[in-house]
Amino acid sequence: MAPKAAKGDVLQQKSPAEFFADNRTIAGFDNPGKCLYTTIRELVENALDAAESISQLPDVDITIEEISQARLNKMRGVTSHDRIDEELYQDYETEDAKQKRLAREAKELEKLEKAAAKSGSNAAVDAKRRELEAKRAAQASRGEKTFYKVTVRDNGMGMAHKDIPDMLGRVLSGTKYGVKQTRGKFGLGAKMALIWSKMSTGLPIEVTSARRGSSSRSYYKLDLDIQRNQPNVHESKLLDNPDGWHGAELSVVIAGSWTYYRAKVVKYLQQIAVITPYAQFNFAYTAEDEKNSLALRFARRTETMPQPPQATKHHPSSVDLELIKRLASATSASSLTSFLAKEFDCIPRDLAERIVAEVRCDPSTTPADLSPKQIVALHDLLHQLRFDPPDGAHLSPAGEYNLRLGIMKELRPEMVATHQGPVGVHEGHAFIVEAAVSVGGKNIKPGLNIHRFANRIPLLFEGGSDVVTRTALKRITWSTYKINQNSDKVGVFVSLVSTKIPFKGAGKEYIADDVEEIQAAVNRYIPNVAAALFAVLETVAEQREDGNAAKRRRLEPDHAQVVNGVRAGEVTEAKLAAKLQEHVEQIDVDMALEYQLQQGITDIAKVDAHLMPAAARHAYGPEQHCGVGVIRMLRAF
Ligand SMILES: Nc1ncnc2c1ncn2[C@@H]1O[C@H](COP(=O)(O)OP(=O)(O)OP(=O)(O)O)[C@@H](O)[C@H]1O
Repeated sequence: MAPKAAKGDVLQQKSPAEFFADNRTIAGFDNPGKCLYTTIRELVENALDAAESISQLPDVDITIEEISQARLNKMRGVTSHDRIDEELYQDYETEDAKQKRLAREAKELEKLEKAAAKSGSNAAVDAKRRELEAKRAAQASRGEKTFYKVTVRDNGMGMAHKDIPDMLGRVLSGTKYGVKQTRGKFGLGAKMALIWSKMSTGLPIEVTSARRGSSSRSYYKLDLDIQRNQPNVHESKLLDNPDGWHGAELSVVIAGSWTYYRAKVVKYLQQIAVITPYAQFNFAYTAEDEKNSLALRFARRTETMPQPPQATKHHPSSVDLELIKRLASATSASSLTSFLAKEFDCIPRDLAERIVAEVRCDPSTTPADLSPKQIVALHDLLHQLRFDPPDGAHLSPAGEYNLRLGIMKELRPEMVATHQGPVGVHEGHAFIVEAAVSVGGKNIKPGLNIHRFANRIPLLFEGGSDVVTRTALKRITWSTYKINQNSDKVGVFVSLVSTKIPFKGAGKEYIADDVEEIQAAVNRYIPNVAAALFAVLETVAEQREDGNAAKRRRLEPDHAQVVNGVRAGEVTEAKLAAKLQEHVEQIDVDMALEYQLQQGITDIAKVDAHLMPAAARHAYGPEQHCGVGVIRMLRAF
């Protein structure tokens, strides 16, 4: 007998929009600060995709306007009232509690100042001061939240008038689902920004857009019916387009936290400027209090754009049963042979004929008429056959020139070496890895700074950079390179482009390190980075031989030994590769741990584990690292 449904166990269904509204974290919309950051990211990446798709040098204007609760209420037509009963409010504090808090804060600050005097770095003190200032401001504004109007304007391809509601008001709709290297992939980002604006302010998105050569601009004000996953248009009109502008401008009003995410937003912009030096970014943050406003300009430094990525066909080794079924029912090919030759990569006509003979089908079979059994047989066969790998010609890496230029422009290092690896393949998808190593520069912390990019999106996630710095400072035997880990500034830049990047989650924050593909990618970029680093060292060695006094002085005494090592053949590319591999694997484990901590370990399934001490005496060491995770030992008594 089937078990009885428990009381209240009612079968329910969710729309995709409802699912993502309930699980915002999956898409990088965790807390208000992160939501602000991800909203900017999603809109900027759409702007770049839109400009690059028409080979237009991107001009992206990003403005964030602070909006007080009172102003937001006015916009929403809600009346703001004075408080009647103070004690009801969250920010109510007795005089006694206030004095205690102030004393505690002063003590914390004093402790940090003492530590700063010893280490010579004021970063932690500054961060604490900012935090306290933000708390004070929140207190002064009597718990009132701040909201932000985020507007991103580009000069891209624009959107067709009739498509705008579906593109921006229906979750999982977009134009980037093909086999093509794009920053966007899921058909989700802009809609998540809209869902968050609905959830936090209730205000709709405003869109203005025009396609190239269009005499009119489309204007829409719309929101998203979360339950039905469909657009809800408030207003739509066609405006004149006298100056022939093309592109899109999207505006959302959301809750957020600039104070806590300001550094992340700036870092993101700087990194996106590194990987897209052919784009121009104007960023303006307008605060209610003028002195907190910020304007940044990341100027274009080259007009050389990478070739735009081309859509490619599915590689036969990467297709699954459902995909073959879908392709067979949608193809315009009338026979099985031409279907194989037309719809798949790396299947020329003569090979298609041999495949049809091997699968024992009539070559003239109409693809749509293939029986389920024939599709299974074809699928199994495709996975057994040997095909040429995809050639990667459809990919669009930044290019060594652009990568070098971006790094030079943003970080002004003393030296840069770049390297582009050969085309690799995973699951039938081509990928290319480019790497660069820089030494010295401005705005770069001492030690090893790793920057990763996937499809030209910077991969930043919370605390990652701090972990990298910490790991670089504490765990690497830099003496192998004879690089001074306290004063030398080493940047490692790795950019991976592919038609399929195995992102963990729809927020595109990091590539899972438990996925085989990333292991392959990591192992592939290490030789590239090592080659680039080795090239830097060789240049240094040559400069010394040239007797270039100015440059030589800079290198003495820290680098002398490593340069001599390079010349004597003791520091080799292979040794560098081995060291980097060890380091990167360590960082991957740390990043995964850090990510989980950021996500809140309480959110995931958790069980207590009790370890039996091996002997009566035992030490509680720091973190224990192994290939699958990290265990932090805590004394429970
Ligand atoms: N600035 C823009 N210019 C032109 N088209 C745009 C712009 N922004 C969004 N679009 C269109 O709207 C679609 C949906 O965008 P959305 O951000 O929701 O998803 P996506 O970019 O396709 O994928 P992802 O969720 O991975 O970012 C895009 O595929 C694109 O066709």
